[in-house]
Amino acid sequence: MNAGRSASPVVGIVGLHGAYGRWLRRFFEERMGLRVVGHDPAGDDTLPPHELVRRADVLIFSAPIRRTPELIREYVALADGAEDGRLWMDVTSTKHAPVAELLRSRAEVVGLHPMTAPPKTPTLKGRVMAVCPARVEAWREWLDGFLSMTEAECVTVEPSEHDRAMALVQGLVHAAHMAQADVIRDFAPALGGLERLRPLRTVGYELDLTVTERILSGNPAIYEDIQFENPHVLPALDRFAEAIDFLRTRVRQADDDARREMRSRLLDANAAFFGAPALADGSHGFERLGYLLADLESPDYLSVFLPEDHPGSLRALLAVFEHRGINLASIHSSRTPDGELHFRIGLDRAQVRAMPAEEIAALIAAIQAEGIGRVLSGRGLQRT
Ligand SMILES: NC(=O)c1ccc[n+]([C@@H]2O[C@H](COP(=O)([O-])OP(=O)(O)OC[C@H]3O[C@@H](n4cnc5c(N)ncnc54)[C@H](O)[C@@H]3O)[C@@H](O)[C@H]2O)c1
Ligand SMILES: O=C(O)C(=O)C[C@]1(C(=O)O)C=C[C@@H](O)C=C1
Repeated sequence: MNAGRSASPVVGIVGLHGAYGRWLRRFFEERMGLRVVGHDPAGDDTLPPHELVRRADVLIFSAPIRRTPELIREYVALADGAEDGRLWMDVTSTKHAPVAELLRSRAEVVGLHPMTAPPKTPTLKGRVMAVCPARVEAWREWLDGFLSMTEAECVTVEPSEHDRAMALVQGLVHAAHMAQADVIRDFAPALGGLERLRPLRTVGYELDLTVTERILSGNPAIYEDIQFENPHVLPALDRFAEAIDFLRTRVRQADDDARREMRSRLLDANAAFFGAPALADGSHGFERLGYLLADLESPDYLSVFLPEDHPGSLRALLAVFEHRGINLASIHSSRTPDGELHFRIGLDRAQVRAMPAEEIAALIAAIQAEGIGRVLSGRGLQRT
């Protein structure tokens, strides 16, 4: 079979019932209209591996990072050449080891790394995906179509270069936040816990805490394997520990020399490395995120889902506020925790406080009654 010419290949997923396996299944079935089969020891509705290898024109490995290289090796042995003409891919967070194993097969090979947890949205729009097209010929056109349908920002990269970059992008970032969590866990209780620290937050603390909480709420196996399975992470950790140690010894030394050395190495030299344009951009970005966090923190808002996704629907929504003489403090397009797109309309606090409950109820009713939108939530405003 020359499956490379098939416009509607059967897609096989190794790890069908995992977080990414489920997301991929939905994507291939619903967005691409393809038949999906798979294997996963966590489910009893899946094909045995030998049957999966026989049926799948496109086979994707979406299994635990630590297990994936040996798993691919098992599948290569199992397929025993039957994979010739097929496309084998993986979505592992490391790329060198899985792609090297995939290349032992006779299949065409593409390594992928969607740089996000499986999103609640049906595509990877707004997210980066690393792509390692290690051996692609007949499947090129299908691959291009698939990648474009993911709507991801695809970045082509060599597997080793990817892993070296991920030691900084993931290994170092995760390590720094896990270590921060460890220190906070030790020191915060004496200060009354996280709840007592929160009112004293800076934008930097809030941003860091958001990253830390995301990591700690994720799949622990992923964060463990990213540290242990990427050989480029350990040198980055050594260097990180050395930088912290440098700072610690200077702070302990506490004289003018120590201050000079700290400033020279950790601030001046690093600022020169990043360069003035990057620092100006980053600093502005920090301020914008600060304003965004402040808007999101404000209790006087309405979140409105606009079912009519067409030009003018936002204007119709805003007209409801305008007709009632209600000032808007902010407006953001955002997503609910379930991933539903909505507009979050921030309102002037003093005006809201002065509004009788009936007026607020009438405002919400007007938005819903005219079929403009569905009010999802509104802290502060929903006193009715
Ligand atoms: N979750 C993320 O944030 C994320 C982001 C990008 C890439 N990835 C990559 O996606 C892959 C899967 O991650 P996940 O988050 O879905 O993990 P997961 O633990 O939710 O899913 C892994 C699945 O693999 C199954 N599995 C285990 N051994 C298997 C075997 N021998 N054969 C078939 N299936 C087997 C497990 O039962 C499980 O259902 C990983 O390689 C990970 O690096 C994950
Ligand atoms: O939680 C998210 O959305 C993530 O970005 C998860 C994250 C990460 O934190 O680096 C974790 C593992 C994947 O390889 C990609 C991204």
